Amino acid sequence: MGEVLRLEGVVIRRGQARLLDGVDWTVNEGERWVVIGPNGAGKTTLLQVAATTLYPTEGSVHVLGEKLGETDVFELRPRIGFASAAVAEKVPANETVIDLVLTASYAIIGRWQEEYDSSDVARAVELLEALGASELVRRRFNTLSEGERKRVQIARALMPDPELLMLDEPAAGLDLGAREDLVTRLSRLADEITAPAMVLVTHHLEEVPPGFTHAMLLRRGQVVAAGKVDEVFTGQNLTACFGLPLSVEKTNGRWSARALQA
Ligand SMILES: Nc1ncnc2c1ncn2[C@@H]1O[C@H](COP(=O)(O)OP(=O)(O)OP(=O)(O)O)[C@@H](O)[C@H]1O
Repeated sequence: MGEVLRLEGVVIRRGQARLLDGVDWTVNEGERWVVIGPNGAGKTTLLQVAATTLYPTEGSVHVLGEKLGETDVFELRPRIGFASAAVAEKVPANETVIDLVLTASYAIIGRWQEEYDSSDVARAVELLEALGASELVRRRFNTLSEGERKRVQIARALMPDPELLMLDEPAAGLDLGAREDLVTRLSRLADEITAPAMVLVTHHLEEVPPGFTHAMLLRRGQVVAAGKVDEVFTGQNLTACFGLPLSVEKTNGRWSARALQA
């Protein structure tokens, strides 16, 4: 299976702080990863490195076969789908949903004078439909609810038919129904053989879609555990990651964690 992402000894230093501290990580084609860790563990920093928007202070990063620092990242970025709150914040006030999805073909935000043909538009509409957002096509992005925004952002991330799809906290801010809907859609996507390699960041085991194959636990910039999801999601590993005694359960493919009573 081809390698999609490889980090070796990656350190990100800001002043005295080490946001990432010696991270080794390999993601292969067909794998669906979830990255979990407490606030400030370095999850978003890790995704920024993988999305080629942050360069390591030390160590090496290979993305889709190219080494960061030795390649043109502007050619690489359209091959990577990325949805995050930081991307959503950059959306211009009047941007329509259809334009927000279309502009992903050029890895830009904010439609200007680019040309799109009817097959681009058809693909954008198809992706919005697949995410249950077809009725939003003509709406302005900044008028959408949080749940609607998340679905539109995933459609945008999928638009360039990426080889790597990264989702930073896609379920944050969603109500229970919207979260369950999103988990189901992501689980379906994970099951598609043609879907890209996926990396999803979350704070909650309850948000891990069935079908995700691998997990990384991150604490203070360091990897606590990484590998097959069933081997990584143990009470012992989660306890070490979050720094409090936790028990872990799996029921019908869904995970949950809770604090152990003293
Ligand atoms: N420029 C900077 N200088 C110093 N520290 C920074 C800088 N940028 C980020 N940090 C710190 O790096 C740490 C990791 O941040 P990051 O956003 O990657 O964590 P996270 O795991 O995504 O957190 P959260 O779950 O709260 O979103 C945080 O403690 C943050 O305060």
